[in-house]
Amino acid sequence: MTVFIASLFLPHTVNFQLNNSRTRSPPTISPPPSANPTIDGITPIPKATASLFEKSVPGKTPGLTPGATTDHERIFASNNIGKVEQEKNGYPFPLAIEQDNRLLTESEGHSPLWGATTSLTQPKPMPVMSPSPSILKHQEPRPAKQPVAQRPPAAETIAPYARLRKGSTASRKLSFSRAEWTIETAEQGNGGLRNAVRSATDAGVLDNMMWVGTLGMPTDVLASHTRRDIAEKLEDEYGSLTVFVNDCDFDGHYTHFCKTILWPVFHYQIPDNPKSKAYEDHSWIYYVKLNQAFADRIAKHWKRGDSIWVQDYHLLLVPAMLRKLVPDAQIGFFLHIAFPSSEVFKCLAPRKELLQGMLGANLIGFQTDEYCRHFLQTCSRILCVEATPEGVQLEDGFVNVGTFPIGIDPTSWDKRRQATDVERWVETISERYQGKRLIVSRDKIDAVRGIRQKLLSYELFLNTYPEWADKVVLIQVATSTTEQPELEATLSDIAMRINSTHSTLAHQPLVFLKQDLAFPQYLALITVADALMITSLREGMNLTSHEFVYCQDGRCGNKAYGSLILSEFTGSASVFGNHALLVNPWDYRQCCEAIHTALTRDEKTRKQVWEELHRAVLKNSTANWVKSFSETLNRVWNEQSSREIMAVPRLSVSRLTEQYRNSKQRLMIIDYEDTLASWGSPRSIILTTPQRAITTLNDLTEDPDNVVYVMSARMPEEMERLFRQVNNLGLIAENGSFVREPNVESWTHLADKMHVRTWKASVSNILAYFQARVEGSWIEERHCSLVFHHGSAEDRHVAARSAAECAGNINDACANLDVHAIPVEGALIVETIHTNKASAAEKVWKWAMENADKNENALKPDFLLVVGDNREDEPVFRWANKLHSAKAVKYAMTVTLGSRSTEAKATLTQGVTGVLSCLQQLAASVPLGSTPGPK
Ligand SMILES: O=P(O)(O)OC[C@H]1O[C@H](O[C@H]2O[C@H](CO)[C@@H](O)[C@H](O)[C@H]2O)[C@H](O)[C@@H](O)[C@@H]1O
Repeated sequence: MTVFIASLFLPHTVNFQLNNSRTRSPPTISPPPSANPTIDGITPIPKATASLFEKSVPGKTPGLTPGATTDHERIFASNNIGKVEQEKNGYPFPLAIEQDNRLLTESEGHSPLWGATTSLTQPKPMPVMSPSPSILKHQEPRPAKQPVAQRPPAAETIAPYARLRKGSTASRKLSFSRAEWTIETAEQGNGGLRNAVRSATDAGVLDNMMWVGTLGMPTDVLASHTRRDIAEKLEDEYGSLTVFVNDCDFDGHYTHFCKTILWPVFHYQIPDNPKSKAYEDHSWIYYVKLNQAFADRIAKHWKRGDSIWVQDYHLLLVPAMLRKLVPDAQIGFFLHIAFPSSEVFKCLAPRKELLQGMLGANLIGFQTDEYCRHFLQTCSRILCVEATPEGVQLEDGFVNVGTFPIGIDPTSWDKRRQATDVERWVETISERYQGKRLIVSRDKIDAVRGIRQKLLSYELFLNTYPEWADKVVLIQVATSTTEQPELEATLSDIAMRINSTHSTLAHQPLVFLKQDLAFPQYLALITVADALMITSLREGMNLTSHEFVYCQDGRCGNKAYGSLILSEFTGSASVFGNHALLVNPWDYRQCCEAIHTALTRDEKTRKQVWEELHRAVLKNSTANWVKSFSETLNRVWNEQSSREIMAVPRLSVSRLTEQYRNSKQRLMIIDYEDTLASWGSPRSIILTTPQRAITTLNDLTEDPDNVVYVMSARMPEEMERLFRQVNNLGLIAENGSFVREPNVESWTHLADKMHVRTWKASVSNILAYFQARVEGSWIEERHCSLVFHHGSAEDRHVAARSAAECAGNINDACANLDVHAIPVEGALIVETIHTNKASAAEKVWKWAMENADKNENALKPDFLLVVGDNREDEPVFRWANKLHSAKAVKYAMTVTLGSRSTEAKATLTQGVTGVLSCLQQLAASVPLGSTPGPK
């Protein structure tokens, strides 16, 4: 069995040796510097590095301020270029471990811009047109016959990179076809995911896995034989299936749809901002295309028994596309980033398509309970489907939803951080900042990371506590992966202001490195830090905080038990809770006080807090993530498959009749609406039950060996009226809130009256609010439930949307009242979660057992039949099947109508007529007074 792990970027990519290209610089700083580094031999900082120390003018590229390059920058800049070579050649490890370490990486990798890797020689993107709105099908068609003028593209419609590359495509094609190439570790991709998969593979938990992804570089320029050879090598030697899409599709998908629409919206960059691109959906078509390419590639390789794990927001449509291609596949989806509130999500133009895409999976995993709740609520509001805490009920099946917080792999970290290069960096940094308190951070320059908020809070801290100004240093590592000139300029201004106000000749309180660190430097930095400060405005998880906590155990000769200042808007906040110094990054005063607390806490407190944080890191390891995701996926897939329509055979009426005839005491529980009688309009109160149903029921109940119950959502008084012509009939009313035994006048209340009164008072107001806004809707008050009928509303669409929103409100606001709102065709039913048709069936069964125990002439049922047609009957099927498998009853048959996803054991295809014929055949099979054997 293979587990396919589909992620936009493969963990490997290609490096070309072009004869005429500027080949990669040789490993500039292979051995880490000695404990006393000198400036000699250190690679000059790339020009961009120092740009944040310049006085900048928004909209203009800032120029380099003379003298702005600092000692701090030099130290950290020194190992950046040639990072890959160093990681390959610089470790004093034997080969096997070396390979291990090459794949272990910072969990929050800072991928370079697509097609812009600096350490590898790869094709650069060719000039292509950025997607134009006219590609959308819903755009107005051009008037017929009008000739389409071939106009050159307007400058602003050309993708930004179009201006970067000149030169002939053919000659570039030729160079890349002739060039030698090697497979290298990719810079792009999700480091946390890679570490998780690698640790699971090492531990033998993921024996046979295969990555599916793109190379993370432009590929149009590659000859088809080169692509084929690369794909073959990756498949045979690296367990990776390569997905090739053309550069224009990739750019439209990633740079446009993912980065300018999905990423901001999922991180609450509210799309009503006039600069937002959330409404520009013309890159959607590329998103669809790339997702389809993934689905096609996987489907081609999938075999029965294989499992598919689709990763992250780049591939939201893949689950549903796969479901179409391979209906029986086991498909899991995991979202690494945050899932926003439904109010934000609903601004996305293709909101339905995105949700439906995800719902093709058997299991959808999120980092936190909050994202899970948001997703369920969004589905209920936008798709008008029933969402329960376990998942989403669709017409044709159930999709489970759950929380699986990802973490880090402590074992690999232990190995890696004990390497000599890390030790040397620990010494170097400790020595450089001796006597100072170090606060560190590493973020992408992206509005959602909250670097601006962090710098402003730090500035407030220095202003509020000037006594700390020459004792503390904030090292902010910030990498730029997309062009954000305005943000960069703002950060530059703040950084400049802080340092010009608070620096002395001997001390500079802020080090802003606009470049990434080599891995050993990063490890050393989080080892020696006194605090880590994360101020993301939203973030799926944030594994840097986990890595920091893990490295603060004092085992590498550093000061231990540093404090974690953590934005409450990260997934990690739910993992660490109050053991971290949780902050609202928008509350600068609170952040400022958190910095003060972090720096002034005594060692005992720091240690106590760290122990809790450390426990949380170990509990949320990558091993647990893989294990719980894979076990849950297996379980839910089995559960869901067992309910599959395909697996449900047609009812054999003759075999059922035989069992009926051979049994001595029978219990039959039959649904009313759409099972015994066709369902009328919601407004019409059906006053009479069709004569054929009455006759059939009477035929059955006439036999003293039969106990027959009819179940319905209707109220007791309605049920009495509907079945007054049937003798000896048991009744289950209001979906199990009331039961009346055959030949008994009074009803047994299964719902708690007090509880009903309380929740009705709260829910009525919400229902009234929505009912007042939906012309033609009405509210029915039943004894134990409330029903919002909107099927005959004037505007059916508005009504359905309002009902979904109403359901969301009730399910949120009244969750602690133990009620739920269930959308059904044309109505929304609100009822308690304590009773349902199955709890009523259980009561009926108990009575039968007690009766048999008390009365020596009575027998326990040896034949149980349940017939129903919809979701509300499923719990009764489940209950009856369980009794049968526990051997509590000799024979049990559960029957549903039509083809639907069900737990019933058999289906009847001819609707109400089929049910009545079957029941008539049963009754007729045993002439009255002819029951076999003695009682
Ligand atoms: O920038 P992208 O290529 O679009 O990828 C998105 C980000 O993916 C990774 O972060 C996400 O997953 C992490 C692990 O589950 C989680 O901790 C983080 O909060 C998520 O945003 C990657 O680490 C980032 O660099 C990417 O930007």
